[in-house]
Amino acid sequence: MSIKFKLRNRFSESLPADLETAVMPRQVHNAAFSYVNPTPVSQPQVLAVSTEMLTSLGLEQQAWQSEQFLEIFAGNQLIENSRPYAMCYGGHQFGNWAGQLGDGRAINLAEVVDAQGNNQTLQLKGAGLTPYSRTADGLAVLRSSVREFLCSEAMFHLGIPTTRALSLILTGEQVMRDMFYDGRPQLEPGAIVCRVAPSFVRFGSFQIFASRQETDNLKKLIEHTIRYDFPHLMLDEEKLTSETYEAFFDEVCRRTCEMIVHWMRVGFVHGVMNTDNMSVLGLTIDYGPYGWLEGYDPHWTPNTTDGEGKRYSFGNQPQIAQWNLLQLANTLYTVIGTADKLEESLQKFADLYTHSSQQMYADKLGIGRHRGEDDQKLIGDLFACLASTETDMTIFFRNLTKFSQESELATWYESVKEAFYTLDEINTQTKDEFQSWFTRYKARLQVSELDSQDRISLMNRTNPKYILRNYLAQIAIDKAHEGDYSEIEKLLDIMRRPYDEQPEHEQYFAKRPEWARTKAGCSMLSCSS
Ligand SMILES: Nc1ncnc2c1ncn2[C@@H]1O[C@H](COP(=O)(O)OP(=O)(O)OP(=O)(O)O)[C@@H](O)[C@H]1O
Ligand SMILES: [Mg+2]
Repeated sequence: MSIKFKLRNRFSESLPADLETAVMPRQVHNAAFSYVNPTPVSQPQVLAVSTEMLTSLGLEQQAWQSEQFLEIFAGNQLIENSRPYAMCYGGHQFGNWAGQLGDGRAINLAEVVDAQGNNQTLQLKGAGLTPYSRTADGLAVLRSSVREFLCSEAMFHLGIPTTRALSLILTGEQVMRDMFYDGRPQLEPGAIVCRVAPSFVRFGSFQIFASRQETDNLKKLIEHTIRYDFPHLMLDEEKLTSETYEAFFDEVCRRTCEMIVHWMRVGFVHGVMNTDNMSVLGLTIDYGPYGWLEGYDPHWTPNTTDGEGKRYSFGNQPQIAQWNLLQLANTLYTVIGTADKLEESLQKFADLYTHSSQQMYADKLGIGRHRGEDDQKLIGDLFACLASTETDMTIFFRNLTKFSQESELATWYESVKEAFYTLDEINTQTKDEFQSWFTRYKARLQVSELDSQDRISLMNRTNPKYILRNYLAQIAIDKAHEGDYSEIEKLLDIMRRPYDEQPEHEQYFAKRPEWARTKAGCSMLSCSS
C-alpha cells in the first residue's frame, strides 16, 4: 500500500514564486509564496488521524499505519513529484496593520485531487522554518496541536465551515515555549497537524499585495481565487470584470456571515480574529487561543493576550468580522476603483447577520419562524437572564426541549437547572425573571406552527449536546503529556455525533468543574503555541 496523490498545483503554477530560495526570515516581495521543504524530525509518531479525512482524500483506512504516511505527514519525506511552499500574507493584528506575516510555521505539501475530484491543499502546521518565520522557530507544541486537530474535526461534525485535520503527529523534538509570557520558558513536546482545505488563502493574502502596490499580483490572486474557488462567478471564461470582483466580495461577505452565525449558535469564540486568520472561503481557520462559552457571557474571551481590550470576545465576533471584511474591501477597492458595490455588500453583511441570527436563535428556542419584534425581545430577554447568573449555554439550550407548551409553568426550573453553576444565586435573585420569561416562552410555543415533535427535532439539530469543552480538551492534553493518547481518540469519537444523545458519554455533557475555572488551557489561553 503506498500513499499516492494526483497532484494539481494550481496555486504555485499560476502565481508568482519567490525567486530567492534561502529559508532565512526576510521580506518577500513580488511573490505569493516561497518554496520551502519541511524540516525533518527525529522520532515521529502518529497520535491520531481523522478516518473521514482518509476516506475523503482517497486513502485506505489503514494507510496511516504505514511508514510512508508517518514520514510524509511528519515532514520527513515529500509526496512524489511535489514541491512544498509557504504562503506570503500580511494582516491586521488587533486592529493594527502588521505588515508581512505569512506562513511562519505552515508549509503546503501539495495541492491534490480528493476522492470526489475536488482540489484540496495538504498543509503541515509546525513543520519548521520558512522565510516568514520572523523571530520564531516554525514549530508547534503538542498542546496546541491537540487542540487544533480535535477542534477542526469537531467543528466539521457540528456542520460549521472549517479547515480540516488529517493527522496529529508527535515529532520527537522538544520545543521551548514561554506559555504565559512570564519569563519562564519550558521545553514541551513538538507536534505537527496536517490540515486540509480547498484553499488556505486569507484576507491578508490580498492585503499584502495592496499594501505594497503590487497591483498585478493582487489581480492575479483575485482572478486565481475566483477561477478556482468561486467558478460559478465566472460568466466569461477569459475576462474578469470589476463586476465579477464585486460579486466575489459579496460572496465572501455572505460566507463569512454564515460562519459567524454558526459560531454564535454553538458558543465558539475564535480568540484571534486578525485578518490573517480569516479564510477567503469563509472557513474557520487557525485554532489557536479559541474557547467554548461555558457560563454564557458575551464579554468572554479565552485569549489572555486580548484580556484588556477584549476585542475578540464572543459578542464582538460579528462586528469584528465586518471590520475585517472592510479591510478586504479596502484592498479590492485598489483594483476596482469604485466603492459603491463594496459598501453595499458590507451593509448586506449586517442585514444578513441580523436576519440569519434571528432565525438561528428562534431555532434554538424551537419557536418556528421568527416573527419580528416580539420574538426579538423574547430572545434578548432570555440572554439577559442567562447572563445574570452563570448559566451553561450548551446545557441550557439542549435541556430546553424538556419544557414544552404543555408543561406546567413551575416545571421550568427542573428542566434547565442543570445549566446553572450556582444554584443559591438562582434561587434568590434570578428565579422570578426566568419564571416570567418562561411564562412568555410557553405562550409563544402555543402559537408556533411547529408541533412538539418537529420542535424537538429542530432544537436538537440546532443545539449540540457535545462540544469540545475547554476542560475536556485540556484533560486529553494532560494525558497526552503522560504518554496516554486515548482521550484524544475518545473525544474525536464523541465529537463525531455532537447532536446525538450518547448515553454512554453523558459525563461529557457536564458543566466545567471548579478546578477548570482558572486553570491555564481551560479558561485562559495565550497565543504561545
Ligand atoms: N512558532 C512560530 N514560528 C514561526 N512563525 C510563527 C510561529 N507562531 C506563529 N507564527 C507566525 O505568526 C503569525 C501570526 O500567528 P498566528 O498565531 O495567527 O498563526 P498560527 O497559529 O501560526 O497559524 P495559522 O494562522 O496558519 O493557523 C503568522 O504569520 C504565523 O505563521
Ligand atoms: Mg494565524
